[in-house]
Amino acid sequence: MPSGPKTRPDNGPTLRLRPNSRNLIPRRSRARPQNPRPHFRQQAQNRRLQIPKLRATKPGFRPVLARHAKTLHIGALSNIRINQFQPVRKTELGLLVNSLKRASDLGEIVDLSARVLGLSGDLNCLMIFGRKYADRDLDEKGFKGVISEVMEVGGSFNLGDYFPYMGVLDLQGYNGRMKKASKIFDGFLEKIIDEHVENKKEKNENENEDFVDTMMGIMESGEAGFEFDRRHVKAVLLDLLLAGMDTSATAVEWVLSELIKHPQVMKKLQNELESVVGPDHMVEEHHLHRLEYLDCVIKETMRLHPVAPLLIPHESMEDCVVDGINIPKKSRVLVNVWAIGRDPDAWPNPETFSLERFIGSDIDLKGRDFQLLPFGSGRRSCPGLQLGLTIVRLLVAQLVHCFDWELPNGMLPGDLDMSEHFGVVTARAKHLMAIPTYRLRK
Ligand code: HEM
Repeated sequence: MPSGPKTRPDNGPTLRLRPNSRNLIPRRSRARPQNPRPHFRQQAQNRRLQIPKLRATKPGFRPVLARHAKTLHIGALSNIRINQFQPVRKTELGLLVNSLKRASDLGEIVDLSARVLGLSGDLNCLMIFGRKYADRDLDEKGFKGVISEVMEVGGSFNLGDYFPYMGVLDLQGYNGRMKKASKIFDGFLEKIIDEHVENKKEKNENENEDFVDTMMGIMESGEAGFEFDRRHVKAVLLDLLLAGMDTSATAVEWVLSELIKHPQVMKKLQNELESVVGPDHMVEEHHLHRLEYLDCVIKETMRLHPVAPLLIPHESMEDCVVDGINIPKKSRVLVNVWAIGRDPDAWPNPETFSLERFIGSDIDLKGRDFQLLPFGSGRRSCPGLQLGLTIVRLLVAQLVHCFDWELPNGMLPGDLDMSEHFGVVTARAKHLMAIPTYRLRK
């Protein structure tokens, strides 16, 4: 059994816990609340990364930004902006394929988890900051090291969240670790904004605007319609950096693991790619909408391995009733997407990896069906869905089309360890190691 967010079947679909005076409602139910449209918002945790001066100078500020953040995120992640970065994705993925081709020639074992995380980190930096950053640019722990630290601390059970008087003592040291990471990111973002201000004069009109340029533009024009200065620019950039980095890479890692574990599914997907793309060509983004079998592979993987198994904690903004249980205003609500994906009432044979359940079905990934919620649902769902899915589809399609994959040391597909490392983002416990063999004719 995975290590994380399970609720036992005998617990019923909705639980209400009352650690200290705070309500905590973990839900594995697909039931909709009974009031017409109760509102939930994402809840700021004690251990959230903060832009230091933002919190210190104006305690009420983060909620104000939170109200507007969605608009800013959607602006930064619009379809036009996503398409604008298509050449960047093509170049970066081309570099990865070339380096895997060399590994294939030498018969080397490749750390696929690390390669995919590296690529997704580079894509994220190029879109947000306009250039790649080396690990050492952030801290001696490295970019991925600090982000992993943030994800780990953010996903841990912190006594201070439930017993506020313990929060002050910070017995587990989580708040201290988060403050340290916040400071590192703040320094890094300050440097990047300075560089953008400096380079702005020389920037060619035809060059792609990165997300820093967009946010700085909003700040300078005053078009935000609410207080939006350098601190707010940093807060939005930090949201995008953290939310986009691990999520796409973790999804790709799980899809590739399931494909390697199920060679007959891998073969069918390669057949689909050969008929849509052809055996001589690399995958291009315009092929993606014709890859229906790939979409089923991604849905089935996200059902079993949701990247954020408890979403982000939500808070009920008014009293409501779910499954006959009263949920008072201001309760922390954890939606257990992991358990919903394995609920036998929602999915026949839920533990079996079976794409057939999605063939001819209209269940999508947008959160319309409370059965499948890998990106959340409603107004606080993931604004990066389109970008995230484009990256996941493209990476998986390219890696499966260009290479056959074998497990090292004669390991059989059925023996691949699928244990999870629980956190806000739940990745594989052990990196996925595999040997590539180049399979295109050119
Ligand atoms: C396969 C990739 C991805 C998955 C599975 C994913 C999943 C999620 C989930 C589950 C949430 C929380 C929703 C909730 O609590 O209801 C979320 C929030 C968010 N995601 Fe994603 N995400 C992905 C990629 C991205 C990317 C690439 C970006 C942007 C670069 C992004 C930006 C965000 C932001 C900014 C939020 C917070 C939204 C808010 O505060 O309202 N995500 N994502």
